Amino acid sequence: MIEVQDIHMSFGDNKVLKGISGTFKPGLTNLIIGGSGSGKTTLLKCMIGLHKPDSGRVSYDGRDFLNMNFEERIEIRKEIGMLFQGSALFDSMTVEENIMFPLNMFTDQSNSEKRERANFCLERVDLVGKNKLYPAELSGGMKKRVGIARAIAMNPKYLFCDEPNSGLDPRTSIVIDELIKEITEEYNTTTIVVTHDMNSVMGIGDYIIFLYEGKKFWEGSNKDISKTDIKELNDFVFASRFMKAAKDKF
Ligand SMILES: Nc1ncnc2c1ncn2[C@@H]1O[C@H](COP(=O)(O)OP(=O)(O)OP(=O)(O)O)[C@@H](O)[C@H]1O
Repeated sequence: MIEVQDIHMSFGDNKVLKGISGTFKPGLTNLIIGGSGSGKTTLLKCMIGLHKPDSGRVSYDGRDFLNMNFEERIEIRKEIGMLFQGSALFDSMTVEENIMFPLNMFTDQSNSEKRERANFCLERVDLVGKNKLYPAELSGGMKKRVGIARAIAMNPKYLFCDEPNSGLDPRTSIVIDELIKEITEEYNTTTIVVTHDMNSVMGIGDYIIFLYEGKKFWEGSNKDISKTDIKELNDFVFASRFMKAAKDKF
């Protein structure tokens, strides 16, 4: 479980996060949603230590992340899998080398153990036999799957996904979403997904926090979201005329 409490963060005079709190539970796909510039990525970066918030608390299963020393943070980092926007694979490395990268960094496993783990992860994301391909030889959806395989290589307790659907067609997006949800349930990971993809919200949003102008404006599940009357949330989620009409039929 990851808890954030009263997170404040500014860039100069720009107050980006104004007291965000939330509890992200294991086995659930937890979504952070909101319009462009609402502070989603900034919150995610505060949670994984890429930004230092001005105040507030982030805890990983009760462990106070922001007040840890360097070594303690490394231990938490080993428990975190990260799927970056755009996949962020190393172009000069093969698929297998990309997946083995965190194992090389954080473990002293033998080459055959690392290869075995890479094969296991590749199988999990349905890419058996693609070990020796380079990222340039993969489609966007395959790159994301390799990104997921790398993110789960260390068997993480916590999985962060930053806009996992960016650049994918709607069908491939759903496949990636389903994979994230399956892995979350299978390994009981605490999964946090930053997204503004409507299909993700409705498809995998077990717990959702909606950020608006730096505040948590709403929280709930995908089932609750269709019933809400909050204008700001409706304008965001059901932005198109088609979605508005669909909502009325729910
Ligand atoms: N490193 C930075 N330095 C200065 N300002 C920043 C920095 N990172 C983000 N901001 C500002 O913080 C605000 C929120 O940005 P953030 O990237 O968190 O939004 P977002 O909700 O993730 O947006 P998007 O959906 O477009 O990615 C914006 O006004 C942005 O300009």
